[in-house]
Amino acid sequence: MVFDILYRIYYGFLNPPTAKKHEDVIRFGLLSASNIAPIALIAPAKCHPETIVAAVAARDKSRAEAYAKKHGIPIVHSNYEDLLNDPSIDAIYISLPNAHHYEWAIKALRAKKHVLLEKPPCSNATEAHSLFAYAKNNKDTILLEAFHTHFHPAWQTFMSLVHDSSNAGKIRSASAAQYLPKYGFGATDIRWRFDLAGGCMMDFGTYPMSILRNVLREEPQAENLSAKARTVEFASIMKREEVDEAMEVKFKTKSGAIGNIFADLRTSCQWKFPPQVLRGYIPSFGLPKCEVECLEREVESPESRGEVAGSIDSGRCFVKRKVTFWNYLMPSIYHRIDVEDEYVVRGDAGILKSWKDVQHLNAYTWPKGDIRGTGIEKAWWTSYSYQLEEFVNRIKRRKGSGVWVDGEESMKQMEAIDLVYNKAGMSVRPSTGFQV
Ligand SMILES: NC(=O)C1=CN([C@@H]2O[C@H](COP(=O)(O)OP(=O)(O)OC[C@H]3O[C@@H](n4cnc5c(N)ncnc54)[C@H](OP(=O)(O)O)[C@@H]3O)[C@@H](O)[C@H]2O)C=CC1
Ligand SMILES: O=C1OC[C@@H](O)[C@H](O)[C@H]1O
Repeated sequence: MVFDILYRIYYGFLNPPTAKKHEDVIRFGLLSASNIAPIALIAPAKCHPETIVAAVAARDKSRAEAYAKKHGIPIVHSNYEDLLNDPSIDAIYISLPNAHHYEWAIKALRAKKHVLLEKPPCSNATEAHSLFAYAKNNKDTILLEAFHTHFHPAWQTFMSLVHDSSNAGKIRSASAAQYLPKYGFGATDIRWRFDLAGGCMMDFGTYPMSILRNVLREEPQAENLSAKARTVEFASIMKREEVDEAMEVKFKTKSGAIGNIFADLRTSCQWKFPPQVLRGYIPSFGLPKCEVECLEREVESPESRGEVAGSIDSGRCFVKRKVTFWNYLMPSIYHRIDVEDEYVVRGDAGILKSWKDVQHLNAYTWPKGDIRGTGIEKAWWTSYSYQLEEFVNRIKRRKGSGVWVDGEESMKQMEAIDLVYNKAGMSVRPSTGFQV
């Protein structure tokens, strides 16, 4: 297992092989020399036959030059506008601070470029509605909020286990939690800047929120949602009372399902043994985990189907499913999907028999022969690679796997984030004032 993990990290993130490029390759330009671009686009584009990262622009040209040299990017522009005006570029990857997403996505679309836009798409829902309405009217260009996790086969497998299986009853509850260790992001990081639309819920918290909204297939309602933030402790941060480093959200959907979200960008040790005074200083980590519990549903007994030895002459069989997805965030490194089916056979006299089936599954690629696969994907492909593949498919007007994050989804997601800030007693991130 350790070897497999290292193998997938090496090829997926560190040193993917360079693919032989097609003639009609899509030429990407990077809007900013960000930290995330190497794993979210540069590596996936390198091993994809239909993409290259052809240009980069940064606020400071010398920084862009150094970045271009490091990552083998041939063209360097002096500023963001010049990149958008470069006719040799087809698509723009925007990994700016959140507060700049709206303005530069509109400008890139206006320049007739396809746009791969980092999450969250905007500072707030008002901007998101405006952006996706604008994009809808620009039929020749593709805009995608880069919610990479949804594109990985593991996520799709997980979703089918909770929705499409005959053993999956209506969802009773779902939770998603993720933790990054304290000290990962310094005091000057964009995540702690209210003016740049930072905060945990805008950043790390977007994942569990998106995951639960998609799992529950219902939107959280204001009247049934509570949110509690832990604000940043750096004394130097402006508007620190508005900047969350962790967020806990609890809600109930209209149909009665329970949702629990927890995201922590600065996790410290919770173990019992270090003295309490020290715990706050010790960084800690937890594997992202999504757990879904379904209500019991009646099924044909596996015994009557001949799948389990023994015979049940009378009685009705019920099953209660629980599915746990470990590491939905970076599934290509490692993930595991645990499926627990608790069966019970009830007769007139009560329980006749009960047992539990447990499976541990994974899905690093599409199953063999599955029409969602193209045959070029590899077990080390990251969620970013699967995302890029679908972005390319849309640009080329191909059907692809069918996985997509549409504008409606991105707007609903932004509405949910705004709602959380409202309920946590914090301000929704302000609009920049940029006019379409
Ligand atoms: N999909 C994913 O897995 C991840 C997504 N993200 C998202 O990507 C975006 C960027 O995150 P990350 O790469 O960590 O951030 P970085 O700070 O590394 O990059 C942000 C870039 O924005 C540019 N920039 C423009 N204006 C400003 C400003 N006023 N202050 C600071 N930087 C500015 C800088 O560009 P320049 O080079 O021009 O100086 C900088 O390189 C965020 O929206 C974040 O949510 C982040 C991490 C993971
Ligand atoms: O994947 C991620 O991990 C770290 C976060 O801060 C980042 O924005 C997110 O996308």
